[in-house]
Amino acid sequence: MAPGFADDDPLSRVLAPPPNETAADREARLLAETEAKRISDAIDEELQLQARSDKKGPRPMKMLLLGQSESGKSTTLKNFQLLHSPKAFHAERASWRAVIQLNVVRSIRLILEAIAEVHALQVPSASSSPRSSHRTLPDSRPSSSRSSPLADLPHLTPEHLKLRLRLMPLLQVEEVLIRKLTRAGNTEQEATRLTQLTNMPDVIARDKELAVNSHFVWKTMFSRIAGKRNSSEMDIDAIDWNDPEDAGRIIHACGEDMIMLWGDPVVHDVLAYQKLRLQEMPGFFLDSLDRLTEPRYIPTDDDILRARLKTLGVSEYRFQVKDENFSGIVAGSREWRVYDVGGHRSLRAAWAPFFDDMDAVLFLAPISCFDQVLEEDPLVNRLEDSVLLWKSIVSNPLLARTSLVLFLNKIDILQHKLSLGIQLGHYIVSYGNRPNDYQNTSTYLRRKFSQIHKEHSPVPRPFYCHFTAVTDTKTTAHILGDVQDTIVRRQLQSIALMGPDL
Ligand SMILES: Nc1nc2c(ncn2[C@@H]2O[C@H](COP(=O)(O)OP(=O)(O)OP(=O)(O)O)[C@@H](O)[C@H]2O)c(=O)[nH]1
Ligand SMILES: [Mg+2]
Repeated sequence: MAPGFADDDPLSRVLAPPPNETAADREARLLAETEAKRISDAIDEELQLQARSDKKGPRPMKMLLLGQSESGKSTTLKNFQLLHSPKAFHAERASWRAVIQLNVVRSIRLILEAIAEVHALQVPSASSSPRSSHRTLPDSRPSSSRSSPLADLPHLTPEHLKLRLRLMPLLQVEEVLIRKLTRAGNTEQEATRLTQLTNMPDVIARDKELAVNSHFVWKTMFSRIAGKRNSSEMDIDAIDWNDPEDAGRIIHACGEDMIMLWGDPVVHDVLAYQKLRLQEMPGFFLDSLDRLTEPRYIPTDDDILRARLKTLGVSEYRFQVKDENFSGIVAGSREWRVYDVGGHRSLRAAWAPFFDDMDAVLFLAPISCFDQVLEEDPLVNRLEDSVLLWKSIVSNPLLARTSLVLFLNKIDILQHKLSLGIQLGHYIVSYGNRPNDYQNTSTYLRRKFSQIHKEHSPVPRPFYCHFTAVTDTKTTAHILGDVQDTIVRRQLQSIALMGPDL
């Protein structure tokens, strides 16, 4: 009989290490077991939350996050996770590392494409590449982004072209990361063809911007890829540093060249010539390349908040929110169910089925985007789209009695743009010649949204509005505390008005 396990227990036999296990195998097995426990603990945390909420208690609060694509819905959701489910948030660090790497490589690709375009103008036989919706409009009329005269063409040297060639392997890294993610789900490529939620793929890659549907699938995928090492509560060692396929290796190898590229004034001239302001784009990390290209880079919480991954479909997230968040208004704790949706135009039809069952809608309007057009329709100004969307939400009869909270978001980018001298009045004609400072522009925009709320709400209701930069976790934590407080207060008031039986 083999020593060490009960002779007749088949499970013990299967789970027992092989008798000839080497020291290295043993170490690997123990690491894998610890990592499996870490993942299992994180899942347990989620299940416990669910089990607690399934017990009889106060009715769960339901809140829907709405707004156009890139408005900051998923980032707001991450703030909720950080506040109310930090263990699960931290357990996902390894998965977000891959997304951040993808964001970095995408920014570099855009620079390389811009260089190629300018080079093509210098040497007409060279190839050019497609334009991005993040290029800004020269004035209120949508028009071609390539309006700079040839005389102003930045002077690219052979060194720039060599640098570009040396960075080309990064494009393969992008392909590999996208392939790994898309392999995790169905690989349908056309989001616009998908109308029913149930038919949505988990992941799509479109113009190389990834979008995910099932929150669970892609994160599981990366846990599997990455999660073979020892662990800690913060998941900082959950990455397989010896994985030959790890994108971090090539990113590290190209680190110095990437830093040189981003530090080169001619490259910045190229970007300015092409009207590409990468700093204002989602998933911008080039100012942190020193840190991000380190061989053992681990994302910070702030990095995760700034990571960009487009959402498809609708996902539900559950949080148990403790008493103190409600200023003692209710006893015990209460479950919140927060719904994150995809904001791309083709995905908005999926929102309506969720309208009749919500306690609150948190609408995000990124007010910095007054000089940008929609990715899905380059004829539509992003701020105008947000205003129209807000109008349709406030006037929707299904939401007539739902608390509406408005986040006028991305104020940090708004302030940056104003400091560059970009004039709101050039794009929003009704703003006219008023002072182009933060105080005046933000007050004007708040009034505009408030007016629509007042004029188009089916029944009068309070207007809750906050200026936010939801990538700032500290300030956002305070604001979300206030929002939760307000929503619960309002729900309790309406229960009191309608009587205890309702
Ligand atoms: N600087 C800055 N960036 C922000 C802010 N809010 C969101 N972002 C960034 O903008 C990008 C888009 O935010 P998301 O939360 O993914 O946008 P979304 O509304 O979920 O977009 P979809 O999933 O396409 O509907 C991310 O890279 C965020 O980090 C903000 O207030 N300031
Ligand atoms: Mg999203």
